[in-house]
Amino acid sequence: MNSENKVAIVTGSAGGLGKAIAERLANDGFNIVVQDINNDLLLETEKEFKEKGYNVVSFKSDVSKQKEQEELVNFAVKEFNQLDVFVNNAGVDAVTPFLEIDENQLNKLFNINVFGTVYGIQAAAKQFIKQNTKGKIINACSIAGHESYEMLGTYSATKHAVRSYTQVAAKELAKYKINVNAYCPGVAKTKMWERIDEEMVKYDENLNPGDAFEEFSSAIKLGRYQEPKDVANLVSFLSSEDAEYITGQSILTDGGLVYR
Ligand SMILES: NC(=O)C1=CN([C@@H]2O[C@H](COP(=O)(O)OP(=O)(O)OC[C@H]3O[C@@H](n4cnc5c(N)ncnc54)[C@H](O)[C@@H]3O)[C@@H](O)[C@H]2O)C=CC1
Ligand SMILES: CC(=O)C(C)=O
Repeated sequence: MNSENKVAIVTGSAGGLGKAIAERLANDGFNIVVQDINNDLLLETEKEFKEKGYNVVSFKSDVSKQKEQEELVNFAVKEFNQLDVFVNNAGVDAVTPFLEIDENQLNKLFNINVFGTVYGIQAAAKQFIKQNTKGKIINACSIAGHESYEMLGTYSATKHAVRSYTQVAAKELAKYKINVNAYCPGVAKTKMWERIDEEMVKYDENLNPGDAFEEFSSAIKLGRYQEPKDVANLVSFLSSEDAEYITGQSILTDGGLVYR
């Protein structure tokens, strides 16, 4: 394995936090595989990254399919010969009162946020074991993985599950020198928060567009909402040798919102 040419996969990286993470890891010197289910946006991002001089390839797939997570890892290895970091970033939200949670919502959120993460951990870990190298797996958790939010019941439950799988995978994979951690962002203005705000406003006649986002953000002690680069900074650290002695942790990066 070539330690000069480390390789990272970032799922859900056509936009939002995933894109910022992929860009940061590219600047850290990684060869990058950007992955997403949204092919148009994915190709745009790949083009933009290539123009910036990053060593990047793209792979369109659905993280909720076990076979496609395996194919993603195989693709990365075919392109770049090895894998060093796998970031399970892709995720989806849903906003409803508890009494309106239905089968579709449960299936969609658990399939993508939880099953997708499990399949990603498995595919990456099997490759690290085959390579006989150390490896880093980094999962997208959330403040909602530490605290359960009204109207975000299913989403919060999926992120609690991600935290649990992060712990158990870290315990079981430690013998292979595989670190498994998670990042827990707070309130970042991506497409996800645009959707959450839009939905919350629909359910509360006292809210105007932007109010739900402002209400969540106003509790942030450092006095500003999160930028994608804040999240990318943490993932960069967790991907580095400096994080070698950290495993099983779901680390909050939220400007001072949830204290654990
Ligand atoms: N934005 C925020 O404030 C926070 C976000 N997070 C988590 O961070 C991660 C990224 O969030 P954002 O960038 O804000 O979301 P986003 O909605 O802006 O971007 C998510 C990306 O994942 C892709 N995606 C969705 N389903 C997929 C699937 N089945 N397979 C592959 N790709 C798929 C989307 O096409 C999109 O490009 C998510 O896991 C989210 O739950 C956690 C805490 C706060
Ligand atoms: C989007 C998210 O993760 C929240 C509201 O915690």
